[in-house]
Amino acid sequence: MDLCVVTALWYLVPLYLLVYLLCFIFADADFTLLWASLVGNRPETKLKGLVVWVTGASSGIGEELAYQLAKCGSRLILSARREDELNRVKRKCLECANLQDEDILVLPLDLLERTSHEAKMKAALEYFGHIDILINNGGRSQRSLCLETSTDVYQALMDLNFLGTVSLTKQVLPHMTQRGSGSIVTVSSVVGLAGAPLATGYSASKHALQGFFNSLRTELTDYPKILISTVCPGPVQSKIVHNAFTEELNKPVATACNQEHKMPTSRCVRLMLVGIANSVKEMWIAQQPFLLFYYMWQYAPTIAWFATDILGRKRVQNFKAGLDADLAYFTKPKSS
Ligand SMILES: NC(=O)c1ccc[n+]([C@@H]2O[C@H](COP(=O)([O-])OP(=O)(O)OC[C@H]3O[C@@H](n4cnc5c(N)ncnc54)[C@H](O)[C@@H]3O)[C@@H](O)[C@H]2O)c1
Repeated sequence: MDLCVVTALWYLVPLYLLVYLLCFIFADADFTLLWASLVGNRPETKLKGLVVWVTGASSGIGEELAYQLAKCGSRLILSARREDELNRVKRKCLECANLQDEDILVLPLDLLERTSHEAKMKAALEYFGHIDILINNGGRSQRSLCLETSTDVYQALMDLNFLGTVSLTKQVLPHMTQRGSGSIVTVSSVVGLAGAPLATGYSASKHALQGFFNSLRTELTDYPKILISTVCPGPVQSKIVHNAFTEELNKPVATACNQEHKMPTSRCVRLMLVGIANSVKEMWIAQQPFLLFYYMWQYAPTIAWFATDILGRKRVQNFKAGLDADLAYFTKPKSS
C-alpha cells in the first residue's frame, strides 16, 4: 500500500474515533434521531395542519407537546382527566400559536375508564372528521420497593399505563387502517428497555407497551403509511415523581425534590416531534450518562448489569435514607 495512504489512515482513523466519541459525549438522543434533527424533515413543515390527539396533555411532556405542536400549526385534541387544566393549556396554546379556537378540542378522558373510549373516539371524529396522529402519553410512574408494594399498585400501573393505552389505540387503529395512513406514537421510557429499582411495576408496564407496539408494527406491514413509534425518554423535567404511585394506592410520594438536573421538557418534546416528522420507529432521548446505558443494554448487557447493580444499590440506599431517588444518583446519602 502507498505510504501516503497508510499515513493518512494512521491519522484519519483516530480522528474519526475522536469525532465519534465527542459526538457521543454531547449526544442527548440516539444517532438516528440526531441525524434526523440535523438533516431530516422539520416538524414545522411535516406536522402543520395535521390532527394530533395527545393524552396526558394537562402537565409535563404532554403539556409541552401541546405548545410545540400548536406552534407547528397542528390541530389538537387535548385529553387528560382534568378539564380545567386542559382549558388552561388550550388558552396558552392559542396565545403562543397562530391557531383559532376551533382548532383545539378539549376532550377530557380517563385512561382507566376503558368503556368510555369508544365514545371519546366518536366525539373526536365528529369534531375533526379524522385523526392523523395519536400520541399515547398519559401515564404514571412508581417509587416503591417491591417487597413493600401492594399487588393493587401493580394492577393499577398495568391498568393505566398498559391497558388504558392499548384500549385507546384499539379505538383509533381501525380508523387509520381504513384511511391507510396515520401515526400512533407511544411514550414508553428507558425503563421500557431496561430495568430500574423502585419502579418494578412501572418498568413492567412500559416493557409491556414495548412488546405490544413492536409486535403491532410488524403486524401492520400491509400498511406502510402507518407509523408505530415508541419514545423512550430518560429523566425529563415534569410532575412524574410528584404523581408517582408508592407502595399503597393513594399514598403520595414523600420526597419529590426539584427536577433541574433532568432534561428540559422542551428539548425532549422537540426531539419527539423531529422523530415523528421523520417516521422514526424507536426514539432514545436522554442526556449523558443515561444515554450510555441504552447502548450498554442493547449491545453489552453483561456490562450493563454490572453498572446498573452499582447504581441500583445506591438508589435503593438513598431511597431508604429518605432522599429523592433520582437526585440521589448525584448526592451522598444522608440519614437526616
Ligand atoms: N418525566 C420523565 O422523566 C419520564 C421519563 C420516561 C417516560 N415518561 C413518560 O412520559 C409520559 C408523561 O409523563 P410526564 O413525565 O409528563 O408526567 P406528568 O405526571 O407531568 O404527566 C402525566 C400526564 O398523564 C395524565 N394522566 C395520569 N393518569 C391519567 C388517567 N387515568 N387518565 C388520563 N390521563 C392521566 C396526567 O393527568 C398528566 O397529564 C408518561 O407516560 C411517563 O411514563 C416520563
